[in-house]
Amino acid sequence: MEFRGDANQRIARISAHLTPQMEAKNSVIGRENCRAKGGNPGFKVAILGAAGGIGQSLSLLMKMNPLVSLLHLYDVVNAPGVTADVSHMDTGAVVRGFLGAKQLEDALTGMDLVIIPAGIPRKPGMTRDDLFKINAGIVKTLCEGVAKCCPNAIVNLISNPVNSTVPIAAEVFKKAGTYDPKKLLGVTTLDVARANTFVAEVLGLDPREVDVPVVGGHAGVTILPLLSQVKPPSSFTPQEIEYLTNRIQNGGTEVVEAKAGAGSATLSMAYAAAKFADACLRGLRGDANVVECSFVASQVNLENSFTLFHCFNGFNLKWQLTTGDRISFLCNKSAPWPYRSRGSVSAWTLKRIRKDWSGESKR
Ligand SMILES: NC(=O)C1=CN([C@@H]2O[C@H](COP(=O)(O)OP(=O)(O)OC[C@H]3O[C@@H](n4cnc5c(N)ncnc54)[C@H](O)[C@@H]3O)[C@@H](O)[C@H]2O)C=CC1
Ligand SMILES: O=C([O-])CC(=O)C(=O)O
Repeated sequence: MEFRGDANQRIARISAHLTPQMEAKNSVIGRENCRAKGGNPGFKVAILGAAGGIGQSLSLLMKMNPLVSLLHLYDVVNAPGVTADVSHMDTGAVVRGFLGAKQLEDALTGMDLVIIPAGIPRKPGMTRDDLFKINAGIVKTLCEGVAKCCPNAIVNLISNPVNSTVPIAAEVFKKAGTYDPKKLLGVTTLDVARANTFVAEVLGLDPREVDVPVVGGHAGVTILPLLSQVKPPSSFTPQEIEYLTNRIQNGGTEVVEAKAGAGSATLSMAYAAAKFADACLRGLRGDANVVECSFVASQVNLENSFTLFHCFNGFNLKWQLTTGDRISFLCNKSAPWPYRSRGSVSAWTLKRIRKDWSGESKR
């Protein structure tokens, strides 16, 4: 009889991921307990929007990440199906599914990292800003859940328009009293992946040997590839700079048009999001020299502007701009002058920006 009880318990545990409701009662598995559940010690990661084009591939890739012990997959549709599917992969992470708003809190409780690809994608002819109305509301609700259930989690925000959804998330966290600008990261890694790929093509190199910092935001001219800082050190003709800058800035539109109404980048985005999430987990683990570009709040007093240029290094922000880099944005017209300029960065502008970022100047 005892044996049958054990067996029943084991069967219930193994099949728990198929019925998210069951899991909701006991959704948080401590890192130390994960091994007993069949997984490795590691980090707890939630994907919100896990059943979408990005979400599904990202779920697959995060299930393969050895730093993940527990993977929570949340969506308003089809979360059980994706969860059942991904859970059959013989990798260490334990997978649990959560369906619909009632299970959002269970999906989020105890998470170390929350990745958000929830929201509608573009169709040809649309700008990312056209997604604002719907996606802003989705991001707001999800971030309210994060503030309540895992206020210390790192948030990787993918939903477009990133230049606006990140400030919205910041406001939600400020209101809840949980805002930490170092933990709210707009995912711009796809711009970096594209930059590495296109620059490698021009240089005739393997993309894996190329490193192009891309700072700024994630839309059109706010995407700012720093071609002066390419590794290995490289020089480009003015025509190459023009071609590369345009191709990198319009990479998203290139995919939207090629997909002809069937959505935007999903596979390359899932790859980029998984790469960025892995960097975050390595940063959380305490690894040194983890450097990725992302869209984050400025650490300087720029009034209303949500200013960019930052990379993170073990969650310490640092800038990477040098004289001669093209600068061509900004998102907020009320930003002080150097941050609104177009063209090349002059030595004067650079000095001013450095001063701001080092905190020597208030403005
Ligand atoms: N940051 C970046 O570089 C990129 C961002 N994106 C953006 O990522 C977003 C998702 O794109 P796709 O996966 O292609 O779209 P999709 O439509 O295939 O998937 C979106 C998923 O979000 C889910 N969802 C909707 N409302 C939700 C809610 N309240 N809570 C949880 N889940 C919800 C949907 O059910 C769906 O499964 C879009 O906004 C797109 O513009 C896309 C590519 C690159
Ligand atoms: O362009 C889009 O709508 C999706 C996106 O952000 C990208 O592919 O960079």
